[in-house]
Amino acid sequence: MSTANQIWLYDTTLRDGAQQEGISLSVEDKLRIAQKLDEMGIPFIEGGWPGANPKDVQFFWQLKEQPLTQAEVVAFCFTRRPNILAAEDKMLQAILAAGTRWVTIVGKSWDLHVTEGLKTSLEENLNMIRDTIAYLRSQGRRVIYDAEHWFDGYKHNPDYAMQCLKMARDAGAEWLVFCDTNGGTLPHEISQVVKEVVRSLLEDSATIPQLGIHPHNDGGTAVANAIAAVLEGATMVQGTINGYGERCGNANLCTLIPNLQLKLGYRCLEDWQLAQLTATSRLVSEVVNMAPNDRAPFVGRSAFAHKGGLHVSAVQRNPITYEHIEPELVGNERRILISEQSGLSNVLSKARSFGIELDKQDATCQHILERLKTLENEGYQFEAAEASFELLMREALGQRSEMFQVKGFQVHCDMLKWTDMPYSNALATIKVVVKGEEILEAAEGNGPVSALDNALRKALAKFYPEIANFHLTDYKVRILDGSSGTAAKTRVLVESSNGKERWTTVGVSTNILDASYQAVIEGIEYGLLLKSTAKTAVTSI
Ligand SMILES: CC(=O)SCCNC(=O)CCNC(=O)[C@H](O)C(C)(C)COP(=O)(O)OP(=O)(O)OC[C@H]1O[C@@H](n2cnc3c(N)ncnc32)[C@H](O)[C@@H]1OP(=O)(O)O
Ligand SMILES: CC(=O)C(=O)O
Repeated sequence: MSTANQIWLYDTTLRDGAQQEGISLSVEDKLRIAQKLDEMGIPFIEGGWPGANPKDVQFFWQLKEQPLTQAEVVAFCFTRRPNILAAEDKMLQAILAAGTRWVTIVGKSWDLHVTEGLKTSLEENLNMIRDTIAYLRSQGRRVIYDAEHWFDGYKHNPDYAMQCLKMARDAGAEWLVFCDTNGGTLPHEISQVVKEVVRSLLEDSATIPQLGIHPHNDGGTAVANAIAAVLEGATMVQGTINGYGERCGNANLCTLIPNLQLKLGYRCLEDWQLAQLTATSRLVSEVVNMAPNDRAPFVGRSAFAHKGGLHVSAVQRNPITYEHIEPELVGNERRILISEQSGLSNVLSKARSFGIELDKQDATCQHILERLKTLENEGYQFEAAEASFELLMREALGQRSEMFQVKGFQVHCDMLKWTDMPYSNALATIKVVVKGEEILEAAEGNGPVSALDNALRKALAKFYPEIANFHLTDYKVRILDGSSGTAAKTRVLVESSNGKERWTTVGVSTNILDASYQAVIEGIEYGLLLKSTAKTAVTSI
C-alpha cells in the first residue's frame, strides 16, 4: 500500500465495542471478529484488556496458537496505579504476558479526573504516564498513547493537558491519540484543538509524533469529528464496526472508512478490501447478536434501496442520479422496492428480477401497478413480501397456474392449564383439490397457524414431495388500525424456506387467522413455483 495520504485504521470493536450495553463476546466470538478484520486488512486490532477479565487473557493466548495474517493485535491497559513502581503493577505484567508487539496505554489528561477520579496529585499522574510508557518501552513494546478526555481536559486546563501529552511523547509513545471520551465535542472544536496542539508540539520539536483520534458518538458527530481531526493531520482513526461502543458508541468505521477513502482521497484499505465492508458489518452484527441497522450509511440494506417511482426511473437511466457512490465499492447492492410509492419503472425492474420481460406500453403493466396500489391501500405491504408480488404479477400475466385449490378449513384451539404453564394445542382440518383429486386432511400444531400449515403440507405431500423441505422461518403480525379494536385489520408476513432459499408472503384481513392463512398458502405456492421453474428465490440463504 502506498503511504501517501495513508490512514492507519485501528479497530476497537473487541474492547470499546464490547463495552456497549447488550454485547457480551465469548473468546470464540472475539477470534471470529478478529479474523474477519484481519482479512479485511485492518492494520491495528485492539484485542481487549488482558488482566481485566479471564476471557481477554485467554483471547491473547489463543492468538498465539492461531496468529493473524497481517494485523497487529494490540493489548490495552491504563497507566500504573499511583505511588507504585510500574514493574510492580499487576496490570502491566498482564499486558506484557499477552505478548503483543504493540500496546495501547490510556492516561488522564483532564486535571479534574486526576484529582477526583484517581485521587492523586497532578504531578503523580505525569509520573504515572512517564513510568508506564518508559517501562513498556524497556520491555521491547511499541506504545500507542490514548489521551483520555483529551478535548475536555484541554478546554479546562490546556497547559496541564499539554504537559501530559508531551510526557507521553518524551517517554517513547509512537502515537498520540486524542480521545473524545465523553463524546460531546463538535467538529469545529476538534479542528481548532488539534490545530493548536500541532502548533504547540512543533514549538519544541521539528517533527511531531504520529497523531490519532478516538471519538465517541454522544453528540452524534463521532464520524465528523474523526474526519475533522484527519483534516488537521491525524493519521490514525480509532473506531468500531457498526459504531458499537460505550453509551452511544464509537466512530463507526463502516461510515468513516468509505468517507475517508472515496470522498476525501485518503488510503485506508485496498479496493478489494473495501469491498468487504458490508459483509464485515453484517458478520459482526451477527456475532454480537444485534440486528443490523438497515439504514446504516454505505453498508445498510436500505443504503442503496430505491422506493419512489421517480428515483427508480432515474436511477435506471443513470445510477448517479440518486446514489452518492457505486454500492459495489463497499460490497453493497442496489435494490428496487415495490410499494404504493412505485411507478411503472419499479414494476418493470422487479419483473426483470423475476425473469419476466415486460413492456412499459403494455396495458398489463399499468394494471399490475394499479392492483399493487389498491392492495397497499388495503394494508398489504409488498416491499417486504416480494414473493407475493411475484405471484400477483404472474396472475396478471396469466402465468399463475393453479397448483392446488383450498376448498375450506377449520381450526380448533384448546388452551389448557394443567400446571402453572398454560399449554395450547390446535387441530386443523383442511379440504384441498389437487390435480382433480379432493383431499381431506387433519394435523395438529402448537398454535392455529402451525396446525393449518401442517395440515396443508400433509395434504399436498403426495403430489409435491419437495414440500417436506419447506419450513415457516418467521411470522410477523402488525395491527394496522389499532383504534378499531377487534375489528382492526391485521397484516401478517410469513417467511418460508426450503433450506436453500427464503421468501416472504403477505396476508391482510380483519381476522388474524385468515390473514395468516393467506400468507401461509402463498408461501407454499411460491415454494412450489420455485421448484417447478427452477428459478432463484428472493433471498438465498
Ligand atoms: C475511557 C475508557 O473506556 S478506558 C476503558 C474502560 N474499560 C473498562 O473499564 C472495562 C474493563 N475494566 C475492568 O475490568 C475494571 O474496571 C479494572 C479491572 C480495569 C479495574 O477494576 P478495579 O480495580 O476493581 O477498579 P474500578 O473498576 O473500580 O476502577 C477504578 C480504579 O481505576 C483507577 N484508574 C482509573 N483510571 C486510571 C488510570 N488511567 N491509570 C491508573 N489507574 C486508573 C482508579 O483510580 C480506581 O482505583 P482505586 O479503586 O484504587 O481508587
Ligand atoms: C480510550 C477510550 O476508550 C476513551 O477515552 O474513550
